[in-house]
Amino acid sequence: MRLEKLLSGVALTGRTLDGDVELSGISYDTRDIAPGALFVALPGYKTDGHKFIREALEKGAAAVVCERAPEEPGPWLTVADARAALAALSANWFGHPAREMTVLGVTGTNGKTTTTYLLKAMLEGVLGARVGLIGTNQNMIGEKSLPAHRTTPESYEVQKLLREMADAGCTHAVMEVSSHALVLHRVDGIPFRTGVFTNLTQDHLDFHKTMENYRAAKGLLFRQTATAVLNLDDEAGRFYAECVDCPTFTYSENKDEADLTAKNIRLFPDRVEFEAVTLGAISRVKLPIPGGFTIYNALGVIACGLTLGLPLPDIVRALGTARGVKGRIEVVPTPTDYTVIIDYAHTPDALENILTTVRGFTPGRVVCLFGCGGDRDRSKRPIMGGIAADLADFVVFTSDNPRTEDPRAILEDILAGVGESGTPNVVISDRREAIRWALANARAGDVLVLAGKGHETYQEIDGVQHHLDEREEVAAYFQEPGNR
Ligand SMILES: CC(=O)N[C@H]1[C@@H](OP(=O)(O)OP(=O)(O)OC[C@H]2O[C@@H](n3ccc(=O)[nH]c3=O)[C@H](O)[C@@H]2O)O[C@H](CO)[C@@H](O)[C@@H]1O[C@H](C)C(=O)N[C@@H](C)C(=O)N[C@H](CCC(=O)O)C(=O)O
Ligand SMILES: Nc1ncnc2c1ncn2[C@@H]1O[C@H](COP(=O)(O)OP(=O)(O)OP(=O)(O)O)[C@@H](O)[C@H]1O
Ligand SMILES: N[C@H](CCC[C@H](N)C(=O)O)C(=O)O
Ligand SMILES: [Mg+2]
Repeated sequence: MRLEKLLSGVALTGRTLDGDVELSGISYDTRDIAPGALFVALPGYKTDGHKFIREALEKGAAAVVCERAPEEPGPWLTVADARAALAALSANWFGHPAREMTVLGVTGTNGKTTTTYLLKAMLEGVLGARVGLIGTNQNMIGEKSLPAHRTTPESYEVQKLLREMADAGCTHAVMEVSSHALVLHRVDGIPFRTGVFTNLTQDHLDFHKTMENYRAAKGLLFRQTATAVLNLDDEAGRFYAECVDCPTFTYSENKDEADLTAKNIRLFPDRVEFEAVTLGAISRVKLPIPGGFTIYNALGVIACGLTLGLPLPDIVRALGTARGVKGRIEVVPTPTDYTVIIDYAHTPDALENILTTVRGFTPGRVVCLFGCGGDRDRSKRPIMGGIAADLADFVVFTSDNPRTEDPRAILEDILAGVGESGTPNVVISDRREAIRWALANARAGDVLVLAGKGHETYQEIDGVQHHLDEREEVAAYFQEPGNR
């Protein structure tokens, strides 16, 4: 593509590159750059893309977009914000694929992945539509699955995925929009038909520093949505309802002023049931996923469907056959008299929700096995320690993804929140060993919750990903003679 075409709509603050030039692509990482590409230097948290400009040129970059041009002469194009520029350039490169589809965005601390899967199931069920998906577990082009490395990829990858979806005949795309993505301009320029807000509770304070900043970050989504679907039972949802510029559609379990409410809620070990009540319509919902929080995810999905003009009875019928999501309250098959559940709870609110939900159908003890991720919000660790000790009958404290931190130091942070609860517990840093210990010591009627890693099939230690799939660990344990 010609440079001038690629720069359409990108506000330059300066340029030393005169004239047009043909570009072979765009790259924001010199470890993966082709000759003839436009290199975009991003300011970073670990290093700074500006330090790699020379390397980019050595590898054949034809031009460089940056916030500060090097002093020597070169093919420089300067911009005020390189990440915003990368998003605009990428949308130009891929021909604005979002304009060819109905794009739905989901933000909130918990429930994004679950909500996007349910939205996809709803759109497929009601409209027979081909639906793309971008999120934590995987990216999907209709039925085709592509690996995901983050919840919301960098803008270049987002635009690339959207292009693949549009070309494959997807009429709709649903995507998780993380707070990091909103602050770092990963979804800039995408016209979301509807944005869904699930909830806001503590997480990611390492990045956002305060809850106010975190709330503001998530609120950025509604600057680019035609309609905002908001949870009125959440304080931040009420905050957005007061200040967003676009039309809103609200949901609540019981606030009559909401546009959608849930009546006669019934919770079962394998499903939830309730009546969805909206202006002029009421339908009984049966969703085969358990958990009090599932009511909220269902309400967000139904509300979103209603903003698209889908009939309530059709939405409800589609949700009746929806399946659960890998690693989200997933029951692992075991040949024994206790139950093992894998769940992605890695925030205080999610841990509280999953343990409370499980308590509702556990005849024996609720046993919680969990740890906290390294290089992430440290302040949530003692809170999660306290929640586990308060809500479980037995806790196995272990590691999640230590990343570059010392697992023992993370465990110390967690244990600092346990206080004097007296809840029996054991500390086993090695997660594989901890799982085996928990399986060996579980009793009839217990429910063992393996929390935090959900769908993940690896454990990241010292920057290296080691294979660890909790389903395989459980299966391997029961294959050993005598372990039944
Ligand atoms: C905090 C954060 O989001 N960081 C993202 C950010 O990294 P950074 O700014 O630190 O980048 P950096 O390492 O300093 O490098 C700066 C620039 O130099 C480039 N570079 C670097 C080295 C080199 O040799 N050559 C080179 O060109 C890099 O590609 C980058 O463009 O920009 C990078 C490029 O896009 C991302 O990979 C990186 O995500 C890291 C891996 C990450 O862990 N992000 C997590 C926290 C995240 O985004 N999580 C959210 C929320 C999860 C959820 O709640 O679901 C998510 O959406 O996944
Ligand atoms: N609506 C909800 N409210 C509170 N907790 C929830 C809700 N939905 C799911 N959870 C809990 O949060 C965990 C993560 O759910 P899910 O993966 O859907 O959220 P997410 O927002 O995509 O998370 P991430 O930010 O890590 O991608 C689940 O395993 C469950 O324990
Ligand atoms: N999207 C979340 C995932 C956390 C998963 C958990 N297993 C951990 O490593 O803390 C994050 O980046 O904070
Ligand atoms: Mg997710």
